[in-house]
Amino acid sequence: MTMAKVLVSDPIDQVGIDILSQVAQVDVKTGLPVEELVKIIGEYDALMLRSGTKVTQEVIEAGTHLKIIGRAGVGVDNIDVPAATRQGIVVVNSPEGNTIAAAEHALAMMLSLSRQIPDANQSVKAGKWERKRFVGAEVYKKTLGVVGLGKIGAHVATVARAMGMKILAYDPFISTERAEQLGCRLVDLDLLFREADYITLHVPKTPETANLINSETLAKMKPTVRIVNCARGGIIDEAAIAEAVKAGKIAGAALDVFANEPLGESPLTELGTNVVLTPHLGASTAEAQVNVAIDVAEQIRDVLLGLPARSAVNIPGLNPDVMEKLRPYLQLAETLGNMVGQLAGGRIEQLNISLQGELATKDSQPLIVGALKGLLSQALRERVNYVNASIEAKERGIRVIETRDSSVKDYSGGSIHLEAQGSNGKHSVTGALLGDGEIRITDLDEFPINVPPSGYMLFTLHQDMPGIIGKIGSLLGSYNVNIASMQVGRKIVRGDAVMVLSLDDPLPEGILGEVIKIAGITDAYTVKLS
Ligand SMILES: NC(=O)C1=CN([C@@H]2O[C@H](COP(=O)(O)OP(=O)(O)OC[C@H]3O[C@@H](n4cnc5c(N)ncnc54)[C@H](O)[C@@H]3O)[C@@H](O)[C@H]2O)C=CC1
Ligand SMILES: O=C(O)C(=O)COP(=O)(O)O
Repeated sequence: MTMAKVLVSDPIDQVGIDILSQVAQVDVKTGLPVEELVKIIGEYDALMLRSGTKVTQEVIEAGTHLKIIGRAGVGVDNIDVPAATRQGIVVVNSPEGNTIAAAEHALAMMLSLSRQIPDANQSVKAGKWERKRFVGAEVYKKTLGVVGLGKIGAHVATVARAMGMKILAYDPFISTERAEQLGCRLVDLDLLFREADYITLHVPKTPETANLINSETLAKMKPTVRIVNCARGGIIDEAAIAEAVKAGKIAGAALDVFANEPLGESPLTELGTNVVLTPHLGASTAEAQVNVAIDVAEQIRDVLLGLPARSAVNIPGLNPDVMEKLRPYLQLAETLGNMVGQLAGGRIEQLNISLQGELATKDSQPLIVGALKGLLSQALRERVNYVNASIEAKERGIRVIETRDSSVKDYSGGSIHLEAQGSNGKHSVTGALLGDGEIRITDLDEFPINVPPSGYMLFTLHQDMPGIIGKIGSLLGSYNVNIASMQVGRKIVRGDAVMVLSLDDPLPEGILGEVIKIAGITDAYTVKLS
């Protein structure tokens, strides 16, 4: 087996490289222009980066062997995640590895700005002693407005409260209870803008947060307000904030992140002591860099070994804990999806998934993804995986209807019933796990059966009458197809019935047509599971 190859395209702590080297050949090539990256990415199974690399759609399309993109940090806005998802590439990050570093940088920026430390430092180093020039402001008893009360915002709020600040927070996705726990008052953005003496941003850059601070919102603020942004460039309109500082409409700004990085020419660099700028240093502590490198390198290693990643941003709900608990049921859902996809045939319009018994009380999302992965595996083969199954199904116009019935108690762990409408009509299959975790197909097209799935299966729909089993047996025998097991499911004697045959060999071309010609057989289907 050839060794996997990982490209590291931004500076990463050595501890991460060492972890990757356990399973892969690691090439560290930082500062590559996009064209260069596009040229070489096809050779790699994994890409590890920070905010310096732009992973555009073009890069992803050229990354034909990529299985995983690992962001050694939080923000994935430099990665075209939808393009990666479509291509079945897992994108992972380190959601907590640099929380403290970023929070402490925001606090440092707030205090630096208040006490003009960067300029005072420069002045002393220039041989001056300007005590009157650098008179600052205290944060004690001032109001801090925290926009985004997630991991970083929460730590900033906690420390700021210990410094005697009053905290207002705006975050539409955080409960009042959580805000109260952190000693923050949840308010609307307008009130936060009007009342805060300091504003610190801790939101991702999204269409809702882009240009959140602009000339209009700046006009609502106190002239004494100081604004800190250690979240993402583009959340602040840089020209507008430079203008507001220059005109004395606000007291100052401390910015770590910019719409375009490196910053280059900007009106911000021309401003004086009330503007503090750092070159995206929020995550740059020794501790954070070790944390994120270990966190992401371990995930890349795991995915290259075929294991799940713990912080995938594009496989919601499928972390290793969930995977571990659900693994046998994921396999069941996938097998049933694969079977029903082949039975229904071709263009599937709708998949009904019913979770029965114990499973009706569980998170259904992973099982739905598993069923869709199985359903699409005939069409997409190894191209479909847990990352892109939902999006591929959606793009093919497959509607998914989910129902739950906890009253079905046939199997202790519960069962999964799938029904699909395709070019062969409507077909259904139900399955469960036995005590030892083995899969059993328990129902086919509403006929009760009890068979394990096997590599090659033949299903017939027929009239329950003497002679049919013998005829099928001799037909298959004449083609040298060995029958491993056979079972008939029927609701009433001599009524409609199904026959399930597990075969040791694939059915040769054309034999299905002959099966259907046998008197009493109304339909026949093959299913291949491998
Ligand atoms: N400067 C740097 O080097 C670093 C920057 N960051 C950035 O800091 C930001 C925050 O990171 P975390 O706290 O780890 O993320 P998080 O996901 O824990 O918190 C983000 C919070 O923003 C909230 N939010 C989302 N949309 C919002 C909206 N429209 N209005 C108000 N709140 C909204 C969410 O509910 C969530 O609570 C991210 O943009 C991340 O990329 C993170 C680490 C280092
Ligand atoms: O983690 C984040 O979101 C950051 O912004 C840190 O960026 P970096 O890894 O220092 O390039």
